[in-house]
Parts: sequence; structure tokens; C-alpha cells
Amino acid sequence: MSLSRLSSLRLFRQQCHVGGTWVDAEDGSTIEVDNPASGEVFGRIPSLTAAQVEAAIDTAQSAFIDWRARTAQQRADMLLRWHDLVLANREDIAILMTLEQGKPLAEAQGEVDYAASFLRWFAEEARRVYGETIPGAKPGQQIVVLRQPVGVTSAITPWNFPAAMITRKAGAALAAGCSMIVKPAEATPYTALALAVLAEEAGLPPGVFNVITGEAKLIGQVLTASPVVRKLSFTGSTAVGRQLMAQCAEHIQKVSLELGGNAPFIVFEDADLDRAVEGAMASKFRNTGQTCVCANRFLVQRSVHEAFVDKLAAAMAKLRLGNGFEPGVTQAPLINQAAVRKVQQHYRDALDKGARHVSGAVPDGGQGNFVEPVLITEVNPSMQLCHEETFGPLAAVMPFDTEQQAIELANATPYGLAAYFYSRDVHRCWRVAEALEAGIVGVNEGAISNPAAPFGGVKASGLGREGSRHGLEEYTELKYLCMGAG
Ligand SMILES: NC(=O)C1=CN([C@@H]2O[C@H](COP(=O)(O)OP(=O)(O)OC[C@H]3O[C@@H](n4cnc5c(N)ncnc54)[C@H](OP(=O)(O)O)[C@@H]3O)[C@@H](O)[C@H]2O)C=CC1
Ligand SMILES: O=C(O)CCCC(=O)O
Repeated sequence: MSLSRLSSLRLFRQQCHVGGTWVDAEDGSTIEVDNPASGEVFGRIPSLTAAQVEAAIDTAQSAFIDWRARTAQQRADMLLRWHDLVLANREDIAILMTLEQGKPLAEAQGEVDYAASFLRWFAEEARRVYGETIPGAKPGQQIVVLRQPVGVTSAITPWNFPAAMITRKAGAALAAGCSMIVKPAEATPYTALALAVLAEEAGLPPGVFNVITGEAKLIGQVLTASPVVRKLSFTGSTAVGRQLMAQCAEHIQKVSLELGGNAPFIVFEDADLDRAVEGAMASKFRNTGQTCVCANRFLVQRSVHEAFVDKLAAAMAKLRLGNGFEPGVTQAPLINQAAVRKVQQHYRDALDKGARHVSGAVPDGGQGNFVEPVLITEVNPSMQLCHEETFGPLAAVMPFDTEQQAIELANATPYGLAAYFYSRDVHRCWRVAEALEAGIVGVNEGAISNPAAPFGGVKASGLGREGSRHGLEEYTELKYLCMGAG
């Protein structure tokens, strides 16, 4: 049993954290949590009732009144203590993450660092929530603009980054003076609950950071039906994001959506091919292809297509698939059977429509949730993978001839989260960067995640930005004071 890897069971909590107390469902119902590598059920979490979710909102509202009144420095100090505790417990959080999510332990450790970096960033930003003054319209008049916390906020987070997607939201919310209720994905609640243990140890006042678990639709309905909750931040699929946005319309709740992508990764003939392959590997195979910013389509200029494909195949041959706890493993199980079926479906559809299998095992679904990295080429826009994100280790390469064609192909998707391209021509770099319809563009760079940068998409990939000072502003409202001459 992998729980025995933990230094202690202190962080493994099987109850929700509401208002500073640990609670079960009032009707006793629970949900099983399994290990995607083995299918073994290793824990249960409460399935809270609607009344309990409503009570959590009331608790968060009381906590907000006190929290917003603290000084920015006090809030920053607590966020920094939380940051320090997260890093001090890096190993145990990473073990819980690998256990519930599957990712290789080294990647889980990296995610703990990444998650902590948001707490630090927003602790530092907490003291820089500046307003402004504007000259008035009449003698003696001043226009003063305040930034105030929006109030009680909620976060619905996905399973692919069980820690970082929470701290990226909660760090910003708490720094701004808001309280937050987090509903983590059913598949990965234990990382979230471990963060709650550490938030409590860091001295965050009861009710400022709450973690609730249960039936997603019910919780989403209660959170969006409440006039007290003033903002929802969601990361996950476009379909669910769209539904939640419609629900938020009822009380005109502010909404931030970080949704699916279909990232193009363009390699021009003037690119440094070795660096492009390095970037391609970082972008495509992080978290076994399960990130919203993973390259979904490689667009490669025809003159370097063969060389790029050979180099990519060679790099992919070094990947090692296995249980995330085994040393040296770089590719882990996918989250569930639905994820495996999606990779199979995209692969089969591509081959049926003319793609060529280059390397890797055919994804036939014969290994539980494990899928070997697979490389295909001769991809064309009629294929399903060009319209939906694969969220798995399928690398799909499509040749192109001109810069204009590459841009058109890259933008031919309803999504617009990340895009990448490699070129050594500085004029082309500006031209292409400006033309790509994406919220994030990696220019000669495959690893674009950073707490200091505004992360988010355009088109069907979402609304709003996370990280950076812009991420904090999403949790504030502007108030304009018109100060008369008196
Ligand atoms: N942008 C991104 O980072 C992500 C994109 N995706 C994309 O979405 C696809 C499907 O993944 P999936 O896990 O199903 O993503 P979902 O959008 O279903 O899940 C994301 C979060 O939303 C919750 N949720 C689901 N349905 C509702 C609802 N009706 N009301 C409120 N909350 C809800 C989930 O809860 P619960 O887990 O309890 O069902 C989870 O916490 C992936 O293959 C990928 O393409 C997925 C995850 C992250
Ligand atoms: O897939 C996601 O939604 C999270 C992206 C992780 C990151 O790079 O911040």
C-alpha cells in the first residue's frame, strides 16, 4: 500500500475542511478515491449535502469580514507561512499526488514547488494592490479609485494539477482579501485536503480557506445559486466551464475560466531543430500529455519535416512509461479509462483519415490506464485531434509550406490557450507572435508556466488571467470615489 510511503498520516485527511473544522457528510455518504496506476481504492471522501455547502458559504462570508480588515502585510505573512509549510512537506504532498493522480514522483515534487511559488508570488503582491487618483472635472475635485476584495469566492479545480491549480486561485484570492471555498476534482481530493491542513497550521483564520468534496454538479449549483458568492474561478473542460458561466449569470457572479486548449507547435525551417525538439518534449509530454497547454498539433515546415520527425522519435524513444513511484519513470498512467479511450479514438480517427504511424506502441487500451507515447505524421485538419484536445501522449505532426499557411492552420480551432513556435528570424518572431490567436505564446520556448506571467486563454479557452498582478486583480472590484471640493 503506497500510503505507507508517507512520513506520517498527518496530511492524509478524509474529511472536508470548513470553517476551521474537519467534517463528514451529515448523511454519512462518501466517494471512493483510487490510484490510477492500480485501480486500488485507497480512501474515501465525504459527499457533502447541499445544506452543508450552503453552511460553508455562510462560514466563508463571516471569515471574509474579518480577513478583509487585516492589513495587507498580515495577509502576506500568513501566505508566506503557508508557502513555507508546503515546501517543508514537499515529499508527503508529492506522494499523495502521485498516489491519487498518477504523475511521476519527480513531477509531483516539481508541482509542489510550482504550487508554492504562487503562494509566494501573491504574498509579495498582496502589498501592491494599488488604487489610483485621477484629476477631477471641477476645481478641487479628485477622482480616487480603490481596489477592494470581491468577497466570498469559489474555485472548482481539475485533477491534472491537484496542488498548483488551487494555490494559483487561492493565493490570489486570499492576498486580495477574499475568502475561498475550493471544490477539488473527485479524483484528486487528498492533495487539496493536505493544503488545507497546512493552511490551518499556517494560522489562516477559520473559514478563509475551505475545501469541500462531493457531487460536482450539486456543489456547482449551490455555489453559483448563492448571491453571497461573488466570484467563481474554474479550471477544466470547456463544456463544464460554459455551463458554470451560464449558472453564474443568475447573480452576475464574476467568473474566471481556464478551459481546454488545442495548442499548435510550429517549427519553421529556420528554427534550431534540437532546441525545437527539446521544447516539443517539454510541452507535449509534461504530465503524460495531460495539460491544457500541451502541444496538440505539431506543424512543421516541409523542408525540415523529416529531420524534425526523426529527432522527435529519437527523443520519444527515451521516455519511460511506468508507475509514477518507480525511479526513472517519465510517463505515468492516464487519469482514467475515459482518458485512455480518447487517445485511442484520436489515434484511430487520424489513421483512418490518412495519418502514418511513425513510432511507439499502438494505443489499444490493453494496459489499464497506461498508454505508450506514440508518434504519427501526415496529420490533416479533417482529423478529430485538430478540433479537440487529446490530453494524452499522442504526438501528431502535420507538414506545411508557408508562414501564412502555418498561421491559418494554427488558428483553425475554437480554442486559443497556448501556442508555440520556433524560428531564428526576429521579424518572423514578431509577426507570428502577433498573428497567433492564443493567450500564451511560447517563442522558442516550450515551458511557459510561471507565477509571474498572466496565464489564460482566448476564444473557447476561457476568460481572465491567473498568476501575475493581473491574476490578483481578478479578485478585486474597482470603486470610484468622486471627492468634491467640500
Ligand atoms: N483546462 C484544463 O486544465 C483541463 C482540461 N480538461 C479537459 O476536459 C476533459 C475532461 O476532463 P474532466 O475531468 O472530465 O473535466 P471536467 O471539466 O469535468 O472537471 C473539472 C472540474 O469540474 C468539476 N465538474 C464537473 N462537472 C461539473 C458540473 N456540472 N458542475 C460543477 N463542477 C463540475 C469536476 O468535478 P469532479 O471531478 O468531481 O467531476 C472537476 O472538479 C479532459 O480530457 C481535458 O480535455 C480537464 C481537466 C483540466
Ligand atoms: O492544464 C492546466 O490547466 C494547468 C496548466 C498547468 C500550468 O502550466 O500552469
